[in-house]
Amino acid sequence: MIEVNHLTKRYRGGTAVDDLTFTVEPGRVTGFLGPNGAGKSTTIRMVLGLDRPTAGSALIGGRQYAEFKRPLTAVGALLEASDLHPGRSARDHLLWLAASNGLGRKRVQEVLEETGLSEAAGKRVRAFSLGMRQRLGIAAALLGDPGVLILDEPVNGLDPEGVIWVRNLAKRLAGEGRTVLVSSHLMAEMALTASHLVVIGRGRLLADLPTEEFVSAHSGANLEEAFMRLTSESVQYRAGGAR
Ligand SMILES: Nc1ncnc2c1ncn2[C@@H]1O[C@H](COP(=O)(O)OP(=O)(O)OP(=O)(O)O)[C@@H](O)[C@H]1O
Repeated sequence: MIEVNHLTKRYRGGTAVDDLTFTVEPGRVTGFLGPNGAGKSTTIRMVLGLDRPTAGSALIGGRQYAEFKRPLTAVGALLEASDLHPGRSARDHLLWLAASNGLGRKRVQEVLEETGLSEAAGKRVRAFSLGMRQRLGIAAALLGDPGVLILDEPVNGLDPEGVIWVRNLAKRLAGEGRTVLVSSHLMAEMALTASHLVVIGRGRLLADLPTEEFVSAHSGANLEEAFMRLTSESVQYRAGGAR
């Protein structure tokens, strides 16, 4: 479970995350939605201990990320700007991660197969397409067989087959009882992937509801439009505020 409690991040130029409270439950895919700049990545970075909150807290299974001795076995994350060494092969990247978390070589082979990268494993990451990099990021997230997975914009750069692959993977992982948080700015994709939605705009919580409720409230209407309406209202509201 991920618990975000009154989480706030202020920068000199404004507020990226504004008193955000929500819980991500295990056993289902939760879509984390918001337009560009809504604060999704900043929230995720704070959950992963990569950014320090100005106020509030973000806990994984009741603990702060930094408290985990072998973090990959607790939480797997794909971040938008994945930190990949361009001169290293995909296999070496994963072997290095595995070694630093006390995991064996066998697991590296398994995640390479699971993400369809076995054949490309010896290639340098420099030669990888964006879609292959996303797959490698997902392989890294899966490496420690964690109970919690956080995927930030995982379908970026993927072809239609890849998009469906991510969708099914997220559902399968949730079906195994894991906590799965998937961020996206694409409402229609999330409607197909997530059974629960957390929607934010300008760092604030706009909705926290089952996907079915959002969809039925807008049945017949274009989901993207309904999402745009929900989030653009927040932009107007905040435009007059103290941002
Ligand atoms: N290091 C920083 N310094 C100042 N402002 C920042 C910093 N990081 C993020 N921001 C600002 O915080 C806001 C939220 O950004 P964030 O990247 O979290 O949004 P997002 O929802 O992930 O959007 P995207 O889909 O574009 O990544 C933006 O206005 C951004 O400019």
